[in-house]
Amino acid sequence: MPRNNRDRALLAVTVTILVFMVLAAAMGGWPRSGAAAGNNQILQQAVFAYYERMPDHIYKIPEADLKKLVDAGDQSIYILDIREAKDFAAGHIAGAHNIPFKEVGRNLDKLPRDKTIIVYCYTGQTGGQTTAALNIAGFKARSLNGGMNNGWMKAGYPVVK
Ligand SMILES: O=S(=O)([O-])[S-]
Repeated sequence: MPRNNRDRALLAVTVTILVFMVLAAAMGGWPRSGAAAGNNQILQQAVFAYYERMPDHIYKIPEADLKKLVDAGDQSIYILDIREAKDFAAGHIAGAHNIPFKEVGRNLDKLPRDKTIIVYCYTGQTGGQTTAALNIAGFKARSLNGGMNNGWMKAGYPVVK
């Protein structure tokens, strides 16, 4: 369950985007013939499945839990930093890979399907959006609580360059 206003805002943004996608498809906002109609149906099913299978952690990971995984060198996770490249270069979580937010869609082939992708941005907003999209696309993804600024850095955890 959302723990605070930031969590609620993140969840609201995610829900709004997904509801818009479903409504647009249902109202004919997208092409309805042939393969496109089939794709719409597949997308709707994926969105419904996303909500039906919503886990208690709502695809978020607390910063302390990620710290433990990083410290343990856990190989079951893939840390995805979606901030701008210059900010990644200035300091990122050890082992993270950088694909800026707007470039994630065209780089899905670089993401692993056999690991849990831990996404982080600056404050958690775009990280939450990316996490929802990845889960709907069939990846296993979770969003770092509070992102880099309000989560990881606020907790005083280290970054590497
Ligand atoms: O990346 S952000 O959502 O925190 S602005």
